[in-house]
Amino acid sequence: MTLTEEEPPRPGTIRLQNGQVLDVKSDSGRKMDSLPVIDVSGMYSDNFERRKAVAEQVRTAAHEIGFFYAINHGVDLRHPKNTFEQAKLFFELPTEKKMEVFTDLVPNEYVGYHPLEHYSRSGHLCEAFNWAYDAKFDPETLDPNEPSINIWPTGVLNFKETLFEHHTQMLSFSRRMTRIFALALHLPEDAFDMYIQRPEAGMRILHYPQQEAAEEDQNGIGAHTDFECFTTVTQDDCGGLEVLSKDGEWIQAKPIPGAFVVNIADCFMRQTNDFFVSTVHRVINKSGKERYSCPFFFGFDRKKILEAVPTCVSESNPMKYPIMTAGEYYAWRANKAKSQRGEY
Ligand SMILES: O=C(O)CCC(=O)C(=O)O
Ligand SMILES: [Fe+2]
Repeated sequence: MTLTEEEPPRPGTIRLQNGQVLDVKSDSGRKMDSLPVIDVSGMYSDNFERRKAVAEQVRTAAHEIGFFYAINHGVDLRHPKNTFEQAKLFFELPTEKKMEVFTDLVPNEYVGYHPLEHYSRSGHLCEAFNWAYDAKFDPETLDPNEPSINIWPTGVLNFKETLFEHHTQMLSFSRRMTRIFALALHLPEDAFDMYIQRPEAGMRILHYPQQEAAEEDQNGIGAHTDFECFTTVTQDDCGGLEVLSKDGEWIQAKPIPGAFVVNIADCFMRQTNDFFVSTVHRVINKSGKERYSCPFFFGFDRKKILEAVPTCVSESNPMKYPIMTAGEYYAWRANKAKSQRGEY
């Protein structure tokens, strides 16, 4: 990967913000249920063998497709329900009100309101509100006085509180999952603990209006990979999330009631020297309804260096990526995403 400007991508390919160029064979999502479904309840077990059994399934899924459904994840479904209710109220507000928390008010960060079609050449059809980690809502924080970078709309009753109730649950789920990922990489279970005492933990609510344009002309959200280690998405029942398989076919990640969709993101891909796949995905809302979703993006402390995982490098398989801190990587990606270059 390079951090320089590149030529436009060839036809039949997409170029990602992280520098990769990928072949895409077909443009319509295939209806197949080939994303693995993993019962992750064993990650809460006191029995090491049960945790290890979950980790081995996660290892296969993260390596082969980079996407899986997590069922029996332990997060009370009242939280996503309440969050979706708040999302509906927020996105119904007049644009001027939402623009009071326009994301460009906070340079270099991804927080605040992202209006429709704001960051894309090829026509995103979604609007989003993003919020970042706030130590005050982390029961495990080492520094409760750390200032927050978030911006919040005024006069929207219970908005911040409801979103953070959900965020705190996702924080705890993601810390557990990180231990599973460590086991999945055949590392000690606590190998990443020091990287997530102060994690990168952004969350967003997304609203996809009904799409009238043809799918080749418009995407709810264009093909992209996520920045951090892994993302956990709660989606409503509309469908529309699609995953690019290794053979270049779009696979529909149909909603499974109560399940999360977990996907590997770029920092894990880099640190595992491509053993974990950061899979390209997109959303096209063909449901005829308004779609809502809520991804939680989890990654390592900005101050930490993204070094290669020891089980993923060897003399014959040296590290492919330049070493940098997690913060440097996030800032590079956030600025690229916000500079309207039309890549994802
Ligand atoms: O809306 C979804 O299901 C996924 C959204 C997504 O991929 C993202 O925000 O990065
Ligand atoms: Fe994504």
